Amino acid sequence: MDTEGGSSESPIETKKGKSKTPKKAKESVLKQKSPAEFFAENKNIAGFDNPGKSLYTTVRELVENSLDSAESISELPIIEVTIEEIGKSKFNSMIGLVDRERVDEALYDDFETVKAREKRLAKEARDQENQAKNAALGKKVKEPAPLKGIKGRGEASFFRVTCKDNGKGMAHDDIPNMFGRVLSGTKYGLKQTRGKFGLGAKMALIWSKMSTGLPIEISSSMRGQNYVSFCRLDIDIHRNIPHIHLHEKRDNKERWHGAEIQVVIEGNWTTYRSKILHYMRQMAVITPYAQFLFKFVSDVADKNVTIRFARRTDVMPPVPIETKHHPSAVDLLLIKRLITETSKQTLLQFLQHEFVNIGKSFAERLIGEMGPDFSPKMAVKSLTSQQIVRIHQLFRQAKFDDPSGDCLSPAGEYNLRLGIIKELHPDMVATYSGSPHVFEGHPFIVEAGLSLGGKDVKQGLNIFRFANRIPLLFEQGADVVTRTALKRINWNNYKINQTQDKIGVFVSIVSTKIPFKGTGKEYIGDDISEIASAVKSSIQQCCVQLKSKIMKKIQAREQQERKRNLSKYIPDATGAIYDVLREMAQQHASKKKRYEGEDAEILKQVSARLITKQTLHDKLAKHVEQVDYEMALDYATQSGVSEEPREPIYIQALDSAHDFIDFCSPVCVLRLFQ
Ligand SMILES: Nc1ncnc2c1ncn2[C@@H]1O[C@H](COP(=O)(O)OP(=O)(O)OP(=O)(O)O)[C@@H](O)[C@H]1O
Repeated sequence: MDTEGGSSESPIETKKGKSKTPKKAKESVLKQKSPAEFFAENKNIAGFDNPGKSLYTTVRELVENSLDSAESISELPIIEVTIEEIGKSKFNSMIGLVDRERVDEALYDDFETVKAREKRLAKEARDQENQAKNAALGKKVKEPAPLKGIKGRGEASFFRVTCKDNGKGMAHDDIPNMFGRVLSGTKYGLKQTRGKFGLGAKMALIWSKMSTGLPIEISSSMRGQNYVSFCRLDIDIHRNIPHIHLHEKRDNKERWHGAEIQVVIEGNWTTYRSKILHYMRQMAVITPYAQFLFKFVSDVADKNVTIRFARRTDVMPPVPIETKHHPSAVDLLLIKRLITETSKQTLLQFLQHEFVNIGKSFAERLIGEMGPDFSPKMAVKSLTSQQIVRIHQLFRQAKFDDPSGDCLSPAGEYNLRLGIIKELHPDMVATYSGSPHVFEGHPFIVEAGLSLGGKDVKQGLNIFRFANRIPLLFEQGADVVTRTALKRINWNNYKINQTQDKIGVFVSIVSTKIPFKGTGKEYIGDDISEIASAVKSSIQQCCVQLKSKIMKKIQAREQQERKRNLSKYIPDATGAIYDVLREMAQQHASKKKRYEGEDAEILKQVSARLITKQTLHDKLAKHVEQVDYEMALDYATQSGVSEEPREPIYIQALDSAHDFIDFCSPVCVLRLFQ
């Protein structure tokens, strides 16, 4: 990338390797870098650290764009992701390079001398033998380290990544800039979206340019368009502009709308397979209204993967609404930009219409407070720099109502619960959706889910993090959710054993501005107290719900135990009582001892074998049963059924064309077919 150190700048060397003239300190030369160059050189900050991670990040950037796009037109997303492995020969023929046999073997990084090879194979054989020995002795066997072989760094793997959606598509003329100009996009407004920086798709292209040199291909069509835009382009890194190879309109016979993006990049499926599948699975959890088809295609048939994540609900969260800035969240630059862009004439109109939470009378009070130089009718575009500073100062000091969370679109308790049940099949689950909070003038909502038990869940805390409905898979240790769950929740208080129980913690945060650390959108730091405390209280709310369920379960178990214990003693107890009664009956009959009234009556029945050991056994068993039943009733009326949270259920016909009825509640939807 860097062109520094060209031959013209090298000192002149003599034959002996010494400089003719004393070395002069190299003068520093002023240079500029384009954003594309900057991100190409620092691709790790956008999640393109190495080939494996780059494959993962490419998939995620494309999937997230597809989801944003389908949701923006309220279309239930249908997304197909294909990763096709391209062998070296195929790749070479794609770029028109002739395969060449190695001639000078020792030149290569993966060259091994005969001696080194023998040594390596002997060591691998020894390791395998030890493993087998340990296994035979029943000792714990460590996961065998993959055989290293002699793979050198030259063995790059190439993949064609394709992502197709049924979204909004893009305007024909906008496509080159959307994919070929770093820091361009349609999501810079104040709105909850997965994308934000105008970077992701361009990074995939930059990586493809860096690793394979191949361009990106985009097909796109918008609703009602009779053509499909096709564009093949790459990026001029130094000038940060698209370099178009082909841009044309093609027939759209099927009236398809959406986008299909294709890039060929270097990657590493072996090391990032599980991360990519995890990502897809977690995306399916937080987006159960989407349908995903994921395919990995290889020439080696048993490497192939096809997973369909079926749509589980038609209930889609509402489309997030673009909102205006909150006065407490603007800086001087932003106020100046808003003044330049506003269509409003006066200061009063400007304050009233360009910000949230400033009504007319409040705007008048603010203007009064600004001082004698200000008036409601003054032209906003005539404000001087000092006057703008005054407005900014007042914005920082005045008390404004918090922004409402109406513009946000959280996943919803229903979707979260559905996702958890679908993914983990837990024994118990609780969900909670908090009310909006505010961080630096941006509203945010935290939702949490908590599960106990389930399939494929390890003991201890299993943490699932989502931000603006994106799964976060990296930097777990530094994330606010992990830290809160580990350090700030006293699980014992809720009868949950932090190390023994299989605990699933799900936290989803949505906001108009997620304070990600870095452009890779990998985690949310633990340094924002507003977010940390909202996360803590949401998890605690779930804990409280689970505690009452756990208590009920414990009580039911104890009761069961008590009943079992009592029943266990029935034969002995009845045997002992019966023996005493028989003795007494004999004494009564032989007149050794006289009993009167009711006692005499019972003893008579014992002698006549009308009361037997079995009679006593049956009576006692019935009594234990009765006591258990009464206790259960008592328990149910005191703390049980009547206090269960109740939710109204309503009927919703999705549209008149369907012949089914949905009964919707926040926790379930029942569909009745007629
Ligand atoms: N599948 C798609 N359908 C419709 N528009 C798309 C699609 N993919 C990308 N775009 C458009 O291209 C723009 C640039 O995408 P890009 O991934 O570079 O950035 P972004 O999504 O805006 O932000 P971020 O870098 O945070 O992901 C998007 O803002 C969007 O308008």
